Amino acid sequence: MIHGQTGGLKSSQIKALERLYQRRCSPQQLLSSDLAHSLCGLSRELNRQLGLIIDRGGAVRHVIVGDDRQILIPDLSGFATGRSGLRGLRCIHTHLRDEPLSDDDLTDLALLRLDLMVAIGVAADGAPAGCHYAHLLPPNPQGRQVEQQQVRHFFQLQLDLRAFLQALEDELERTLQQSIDLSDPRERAILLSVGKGSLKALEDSLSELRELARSADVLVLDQVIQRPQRLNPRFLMGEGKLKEVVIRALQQRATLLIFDQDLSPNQVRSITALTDLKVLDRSQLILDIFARRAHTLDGKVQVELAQLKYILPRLTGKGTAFSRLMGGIGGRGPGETKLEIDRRRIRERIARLEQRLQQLARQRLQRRQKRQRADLPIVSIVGYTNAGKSTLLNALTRSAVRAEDLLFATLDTATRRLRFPSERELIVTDTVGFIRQLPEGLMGAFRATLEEMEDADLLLHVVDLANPCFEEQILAVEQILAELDLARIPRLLVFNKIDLVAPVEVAACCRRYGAVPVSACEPDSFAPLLQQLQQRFWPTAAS
Ligand SMILES: Nc1nc2c(ncn2[C@@H]2O[C@H](COP(=O)(O)OP(=O)(O)OP(=O)(O)O)[C@@H](O)[C@H]2O)c(=O)[nH]1
Ligand SMILES: [Mg+2]
Repeated sequence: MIHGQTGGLKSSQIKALERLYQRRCSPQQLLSSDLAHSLCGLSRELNRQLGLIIDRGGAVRHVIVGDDRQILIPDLSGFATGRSGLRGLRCIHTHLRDEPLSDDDLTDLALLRLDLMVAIGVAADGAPAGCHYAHLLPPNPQGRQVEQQQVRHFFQLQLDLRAFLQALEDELERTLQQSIDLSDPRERAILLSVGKGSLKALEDSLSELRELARSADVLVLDQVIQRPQRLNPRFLMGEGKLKEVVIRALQQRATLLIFDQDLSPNQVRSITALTDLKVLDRSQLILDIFARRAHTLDGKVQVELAQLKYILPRLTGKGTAFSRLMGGIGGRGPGETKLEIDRRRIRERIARLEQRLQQLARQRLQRRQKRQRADLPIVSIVGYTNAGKSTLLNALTRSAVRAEDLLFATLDTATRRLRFPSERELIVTDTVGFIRQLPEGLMGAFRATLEEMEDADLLLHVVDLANPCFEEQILAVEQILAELDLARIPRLLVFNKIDLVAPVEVAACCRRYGAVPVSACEPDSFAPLLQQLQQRFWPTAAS
């Protein structure tokens, strides 16, 4: 098959182009002189650029017809990149005016990780003229991506291609090993934030994204912030800037781009059309973490449901963006019919999961009714993720709920009893943490957690006072509580991690917010909190 604009060509010309597929070069040769002659002759005859994609064995894999200024290289994602990051394919094309490589040529070289990008000039009589070629460079302090060479005449070119590529690959691998450990199985990500907010707001949100990435076991290589005048609806950021980022990401051997902003289905499509890198947005990253952490059946069903609902409108023919989250679903490159089947399968699965959830909800209701009959006051610990909720629950009730320096360490609710003197008891529940820009539908998906909160007589809103953004976090939690219609439940603000904050500051903050200070790591600090709880639930009893 000939790629590109074959309209207007005679069938004899198409046949001549098709015959190019049968030509071979030796692995040492950039291009045999025979083939160079045929290619340039045909190009002059058609007055169009012609291109060949040739593999390391010297076989022609694609023949491309362009116009008089450019060719469009077809999708090469079927050819995997090797250890060095090169694709094992070179692009050789004609330039009718013997012009040097264009910016687009160099961008294609880098975006597609080609072995070489070569332009052969075509003389007026159709003979090969000059030759320009470029190859990629390993990461370097100057930030240069490519190296260009030229010879006055194609036939002067003396290049042992096999030795040249071997040396290039060795060099790429060697420099790479100095900066990253290729045996590390973790995904390597570049974080991107594109927005019109203040730089500080973008940076704060991005550092949270970094924590989210760490919690998802992703290695972060680099981050990019862009504050454009106008947001590009197609790529979110400018197309040129995005290409630049992708090229740098490929040079650093990233496997993943993570956007701090949520991408529309169309944006996911355009961005994944530009690169084979996996593309995730903030919501997907959070969903991914949730998927790793859900342990109970309830949690698993709810996360899968939220994931499928997020993915359904975003499925593209290419599917690469979702392979990480969805495993088999939406695999690479299905045709339109396959895609329809996948969509139908997903819809069916969503229906089945929703039924399952209803069953689970009934079972939960029975459990809750049993507990309510015990008639003990219920206190729910809520708060921003990583605030120390689980640590506090553990310390208060001397239990062992998983607490970790990870975002969303807790997904499943845990319920414990807290005993006070004179046989008084409270039920304390730990809940999933909140976060800014919570993915749409995800909170709703955590109905189990929500129901626990609805039953609560008191919400302990735990705040990480040591976090520089604690005030924004308080606001975010309050906003989510209001959205969930939980603002009606009495709340007690608890400022945690005071061991990390200067005492005068703690005192001032507690006064300003009417909060109770604790350090979940130091049970000695619990007296004021316990006293408040006692007063609230058993006001008449002496403490
Ligand atoms: N220094 C200090 N660290 C604390 C304190 N409380 C909790 N931490 C640490 O903060 C991190 C998060 O604690 P968790 O209890 O897992 O927080 P969480 O609110 O349950 O977090 P998620 O379940 O992920 O939403 C852990 O590394 C704790 O050891 C504290 O009072 N002081
Ligand atoms: Mg927790």
